[in-house]
Amino acid sequence: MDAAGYAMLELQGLTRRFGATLAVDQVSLAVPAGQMLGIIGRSGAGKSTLLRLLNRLIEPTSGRILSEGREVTALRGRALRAWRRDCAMVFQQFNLVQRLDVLGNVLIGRLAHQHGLRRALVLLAGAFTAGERAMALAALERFGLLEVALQRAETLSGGQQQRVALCRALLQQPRLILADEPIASLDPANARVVMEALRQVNREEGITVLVNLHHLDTAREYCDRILAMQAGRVVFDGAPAALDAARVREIYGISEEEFAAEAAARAEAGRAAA
Ligand SMILES: Nc1ncnc2c1ncn2[C@@H]1O[C@H](COP(=O)(O)OP(=O)(O)OP(=O)(O)O)[C@@H](O)[C@H]1O
Repeated sequence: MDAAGYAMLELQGLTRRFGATLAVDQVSLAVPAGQMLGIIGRSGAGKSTLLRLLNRLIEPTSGRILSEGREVTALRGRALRAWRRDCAMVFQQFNLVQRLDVLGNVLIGRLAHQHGLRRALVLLAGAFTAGERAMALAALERFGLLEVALQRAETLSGGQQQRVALCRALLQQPRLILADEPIASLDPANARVVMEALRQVNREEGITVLVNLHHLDTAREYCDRILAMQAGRVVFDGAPAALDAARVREIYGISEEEFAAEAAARAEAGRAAA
């Protein structure tokens, strides 16, 4: 909560229906600024839909989202653009421009701050300022990517590409990072590097992070709090240590090993698709 008692995010009865499917069902919770919140669940639980509702990529069927007391679900026009700039997204498949160099990909994060003629100029002529370039280079250096700054994104490993995507997110100067299965396409070593980078950003900049994860172990290791979803509903919301093997079985009706095996199979499918 901030000094006025407001949460960074407050969800009130947030619901999204797709036809007969309740993808997100009456979700109510508050997220304090600076928290690293892991969201877990089996396939189809509603994790992606929840993140997409938060940055208004999709609209709720009912319910509200507030940020520091302001109703996000009511924002329009310039205020909505500003909110989207506050929420940087990180995706499973990195979403880099493969033929563009790494530096160019990171600078794309600055476009969220350009409007009108200036944005057109930047888009057409790549007319970023020296300050913006310095910012991008500093972000790349921070995550060990300076030496690949001028390489095309397509020449990088998955783990490097996801760190580039994180640098791009940082150039947006967000207050919130919404990461949708950011490590699902990575091998365990790269997954670790990316999770460390996310946590570093969370701890050092105080950026609130909401991260969808398949692996319980990862959520336990890196997150301050875990939300478990099942059929659109939040079925557990608490400290990582409280989500023990018995609780997992109670929630999902499968053992923690079966949950991990399912997660591993999805990770394998994610890598094959990458
Ligand atoms: N655009 C859409 N149109 C129709 N149904 C959708 C749409 N997006 C999501 N759904 C449905 O909503 C439910 C929740 O999907 P969502 O992608 O949010 O789950 P998830 O927990 O992120 O799953 P996964 O881990 O497999 O990505 C699923 O039943 C899905 O089929």
